[in-house]
Parts: sequence; C-alpha cells; structure tokens
Amino acid sequence: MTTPDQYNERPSVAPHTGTTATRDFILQATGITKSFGGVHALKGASMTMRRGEITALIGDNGAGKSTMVRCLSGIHRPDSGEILLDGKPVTFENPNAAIQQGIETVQQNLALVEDLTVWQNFFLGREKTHGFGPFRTLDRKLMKQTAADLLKNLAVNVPPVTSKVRRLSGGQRQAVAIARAAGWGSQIVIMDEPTAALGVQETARVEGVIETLRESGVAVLLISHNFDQVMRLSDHVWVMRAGMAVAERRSAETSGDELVALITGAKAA
Ligand SMILES: Nc1ncnc2c1ncn2[C@@H]1O[C@H](COP(=O)(O)OP(=O)(O)OP(=O)(O)O)[C@@H](O)[C@H]1O
Repeated sequence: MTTPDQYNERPSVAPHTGTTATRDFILQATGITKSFGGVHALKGASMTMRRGEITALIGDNGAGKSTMVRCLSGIHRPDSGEILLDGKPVTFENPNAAIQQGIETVQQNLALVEDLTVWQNFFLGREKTHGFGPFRTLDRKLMKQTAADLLKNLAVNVPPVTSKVRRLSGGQRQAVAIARAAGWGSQIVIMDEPTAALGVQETARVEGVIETLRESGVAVLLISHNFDQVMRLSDHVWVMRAGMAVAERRSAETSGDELVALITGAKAA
C-alpha cells in the first residue's frame, strides 16, 4: 500500500496512484521543486487536499510552507512537478490564473484597501456593471447586497458594508478578507497565519468563519504555527521539513507531541 509519507520518498510517484481515489482530492501537488539561486526551498514536495476539509500545513521556519503556498497560488512557478486541480493538470502563469481556476489566497497583509468600503473591497477589480456601451454604470446596489449576503452567510458580524475598512478591527478585516475569498466561488481558499495578529475573541470569530467555509464544501489550506488551532480546526495535517512534505496525519489521530517530533525530525515519518 502506498502511504502519503512514501510520496515524498519517491516524488516521482504521484499521490493519485495511491489507494485513495483521485476524486477525493481537490488538489494534488506532486514532486514540486523550487529554487532561488542556490537555495532549494522545495525539493520535490508532494501534498494533497480534500474537498470540504481543512488541511493544515505546518513546519519550522524555512521549511518551505510559504514557497509551496506561492506555487499553489500562482505567485511562483515551480521549477518542476505537477499540480492537479480536480484531477486535471494546471499551471498558473500568475495569481490571476490561480484565481480563475478557483484558488483564492488570503495573504498575511490581507490586501484590503483601507480607504475603501467593505463592499468596494469585495469587488475591487471585479466590479459589477449594468447598462450597455456608453450607458454602462457600476451596479452599486447589487454589489452592496451581494457583499452583505456573503458576510451574513458566513455569520460574519461586521459593521455595515458601507463602512470603510480603516474602521474595522483586525478580526473584522480578516473575516472580510476570508469572506471575499469565499465569495468568488473558489474551490480552495489558502490562508497564511490568519489569526497570528488577533486576540482571543477575534481569533474565535475568524475560526468560526473558517469552519463555515468548510461546511460550504470549500477546501481550506491553513498555514499556522498555532498547534492548538491546527488540532482544533484541521481534518488533515501535512508536515514540511527542509523543502519536503515529510508526513501527512489525520488530525484526530495525531498529537502535538508527534507533530513536533515530525517537524524537528526527531521522529521519522
Ligand atoms: N524569494 C526568495 N528568494 C530567496 N530565498 C527564498 C525566497 N523565498 C523563500 N526563500 C528561502 O526558501 C526557504 C523556504 O522559505 P519559506 O518562506 O518557504 O519557508 P516557511 O516554511 O514558509 O518559513 P516561515 O514559517 O518562516 O514563513 C528559506 O530558506 C527561505 O530563505
């Protein structure tokens, strides 16, 4: 039987050749390499994500998590390897190409414009219009209503969508960024340390939004250094070490101690 841990020992073996049916995976990355000059950030890393699950990606500083995320979100082009989305090979020339394929990334800096309102941020670069030709105008009413509905569906309690982002708390901003990512019909939402800068209450609120996202069938990739959060929220955990994804565990079947041992290499995968 091919176990996930073996994928990385034999990167040429695609995850979808294992015993889990390909259709279970929304994403399969196989043998991804990426170097920056002499720095080999990814050395043939392979990982998978399933629909309607939260997959955590953990590892020490410099393990390659952000580089993997950037390859999946079109910021970097892998030097080699294959990414399958819904079973089909994809390549992303740029972040827009990943977005077109249904992969949204909530960056650490959130990429929200402070001086615009919540609804304007939702539709930044993707504005809805009505009318034709020279009579075409922005459909503000539709955009406001859509943004409000999305926030409501995700049970996000933020001030009216006409509020400027500048007025929102850290947790509210994070929730808006997640709701925006979810609202564009994405199949996968990638989140890099979504609660790192938040207090206890705001963290709980954002975690609630992430869980709602999972319930709606979206696959979430959560990069987090917070072990409690990883154990609480995720369904599967991939552990990265020195440019490789060295192990996958079901979150319910592992422990913080085992994950630490896998991260440091004290325990073989
Ligand atoms: N643009 C870049 N240019 C040069 N080296 C890079 C670049 N991006 C990443 N690296 C290097 O690649 C390696 C992996 O970095 P990466 O940021 O992917 O790790 P990480 O697991 O996300 O770490 P952290 O938890 O600290 O964010 C590190 O040695 C890093 O210095």
